[in-house]
Amino acid sequence: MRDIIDLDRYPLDRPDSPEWQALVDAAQAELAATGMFNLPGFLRAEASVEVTAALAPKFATEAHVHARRHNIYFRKDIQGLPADHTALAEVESRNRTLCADQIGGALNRLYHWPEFARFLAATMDKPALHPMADPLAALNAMSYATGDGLNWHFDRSEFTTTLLLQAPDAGGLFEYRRDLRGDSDPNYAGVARLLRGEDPDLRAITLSPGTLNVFRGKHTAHRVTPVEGTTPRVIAVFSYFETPGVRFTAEEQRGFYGRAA
Ligand SMILES: O=C(O)CCC(=O)C(=O)O
Ligand SMILES: [Fe+2]
Repeated sequence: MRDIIDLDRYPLDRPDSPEWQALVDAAQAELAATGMFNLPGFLRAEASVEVTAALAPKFATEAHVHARRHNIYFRKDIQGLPADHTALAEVESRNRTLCADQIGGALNRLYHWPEFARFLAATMDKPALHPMADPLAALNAMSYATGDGLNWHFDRSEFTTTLLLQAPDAGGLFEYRRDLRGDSDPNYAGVARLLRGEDPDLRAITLSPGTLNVFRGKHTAHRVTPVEGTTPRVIAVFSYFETPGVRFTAEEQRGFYGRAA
């Protein structure tokens, strides 16, 4: 892993060492304070460039053009919510998406590296995390060209782990609103307020290439603003769950990836 990850700065290969524990503690503190944590320079600069170059022809020829109107839930209707409620307002997204069965190399190696899951589990205070059994959703790479974005949504998994591979010239900001909902409180009024552009607790970050970003995607509303300029924003998304064997439904697979597998 040393060839792609900066293990001197981030000693994921030495679980339970004092340095590893200090990193976990720092990540937990940042997560508690801001709803996310970032590890800048996690992926070595050369690796970011190499992985981006290897993915480019795949994005051009075999990626799913994920372009659709959707609501923040990525679900047609929500029980108990009238169809005309502002929380169900539709927004538009567009990017190119590659799935786990199309991504090999360093990203696949990292996804299946047990020490990566072990570290992430520790930061999230979980006994263990497991790769998904879904041949499409487990690992994704997205490319956002000019005008592309990923509009407001909540994720399926509690935590979301991303790794920026290439930054755009401008735009492509990651905007988020932490704790907008909870397991027992859907907070539809708060969701509607966010979608009306009236939430004062909205935050934005610009990621730099190589930065590992972890956030509470299930309860944090988030979006990627439209990319500007000619350099695509390229990012990898790793999905782990507390239980092994998790898969999307065939309907979810078709919605996100245009096919079922
Ligand atoms: O591109 C990003 O920064 C976020 C991606 C994301 O939110 C997702 O894949 O669910
Ligand atoms: Fe997301």
